[in-house]
Amino acid sequence: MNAGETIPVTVLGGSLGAGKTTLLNHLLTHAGDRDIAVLVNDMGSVNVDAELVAEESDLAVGDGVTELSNGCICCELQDDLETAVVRLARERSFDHLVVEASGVSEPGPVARLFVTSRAAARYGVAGLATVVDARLFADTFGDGDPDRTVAEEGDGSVRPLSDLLVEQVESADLVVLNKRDLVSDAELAAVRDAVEALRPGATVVETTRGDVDADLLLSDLHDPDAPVGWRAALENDTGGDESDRDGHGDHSDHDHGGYGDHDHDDTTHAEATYGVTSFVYRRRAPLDPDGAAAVLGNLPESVVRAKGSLWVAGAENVHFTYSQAGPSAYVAAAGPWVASRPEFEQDTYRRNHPELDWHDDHGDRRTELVFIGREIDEDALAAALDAHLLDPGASADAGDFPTDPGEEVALAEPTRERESVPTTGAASEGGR
Ligand SMILES: Nc1nc2c(ncn2[C@@H]2O[C@H](COP(=O)(O)OP(=O)(O)OP(=O)(O)O)[C@@H](O)[C@H]2O)c(=O)[nH]1
Repeated sequence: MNAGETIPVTVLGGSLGAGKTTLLNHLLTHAGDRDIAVLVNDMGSVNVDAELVAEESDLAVGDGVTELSNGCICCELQDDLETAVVRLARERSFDHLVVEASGVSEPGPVARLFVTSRAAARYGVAGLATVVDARLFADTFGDGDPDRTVAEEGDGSVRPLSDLLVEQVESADLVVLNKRDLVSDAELAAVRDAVEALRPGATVVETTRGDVDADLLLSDLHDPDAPVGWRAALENDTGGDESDRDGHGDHSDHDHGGYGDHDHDDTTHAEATYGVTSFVYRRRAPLDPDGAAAVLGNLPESVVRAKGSLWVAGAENVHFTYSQAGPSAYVAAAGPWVASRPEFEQDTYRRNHPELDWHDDHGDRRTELVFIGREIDEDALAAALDAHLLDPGASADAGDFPTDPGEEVALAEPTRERESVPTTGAASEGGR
């Protein structure tokens, strides 16, 4: 794989909310002796993923976890990515770099950076792993309308998000079919067939909550010349015509094999290409638990993905995290707020985390939610949440909210047929 002293890199891609951060956290807790550096890219201005990774691992943002926020590393943040990874290799020694791309990134261009830029001297690509939300994939390519994917259709200049889903699979060396628990055996088999048709020869594993085998994920899986199913079919059909399948530019440059030829120009980004935007709702007051559950369990369809922290009345010592992806929405108790810990612990924590946004009265208690989607009515959503704000210390019954650290409660869940208990870690090696 890597000639000389290069550090192996695994690029982790996948759609918004597919389970990339969950998988990364699983990996970091099952990494054994490996020293893994991670770089987390989030398209919102608040890097929720980097915080969650840092919180769940021994790594700290700025130390083991590097964050690149407010954009996508496959286009507008490419230079930042290059600078960050070159600096990382200079400042620290580690065994492996895992790059978690934002949910709207195309993994090919991210991997190509490690081959063509200054980073190539220090790194070698070990693999492109794409996390697929099996539920979303089944809905999109099953009986659903692929263009609809997760939000309304684009307006001509905007590509359907399903294109991105396909591209993420097409460039993968390893496809992780996640959310196994949310699909039936028949749905899973259909998803697997579709994935194998899109990317023959890729390794495919099925997981629940990203419980992938660390050895497999970090192994040398990369094959830049692996066939892309649709392209092979097209070539067989037309004698090698590489015409554009969708009129949106060629993603199939043979010279670069699996890296794909990125058709974004400097001004293109998630918004221009897919119509995806994000906004942050931030308040220093607790939410009424029932009201918060009602709004956050029933977000408008324009929201593709939402995540962040919740300050909830009636449970003011608990730092809740919230996560919505498509039809699923969960609240989890992450543990106590720093502000509700003993003073000496607060001091130590704050010294080690100078980036923590601290309020004189409320400490780190806050509601900070990132909403990602298409044409979200931001004012209406903010007003819906504002209507449930209470004064700090107001009494409320947060009985339905989880309290034990790590405990999670569903505010919304997809209806599904359950034929079997989840199978995890079942791997099938493709023909390479
Ligand atoms: N039911 C179910 N939920 C899952 C599974 N894996 C992850 N989730 C949930 O899906 C949501 C999204 O997971 P994340 O790991 O944050 O997804 P992500 O891909 O990092 O999200 P973005 O970075 O925003 O694109 C969270 O609420 C997770 O708890 C799974 O296997 N089954």
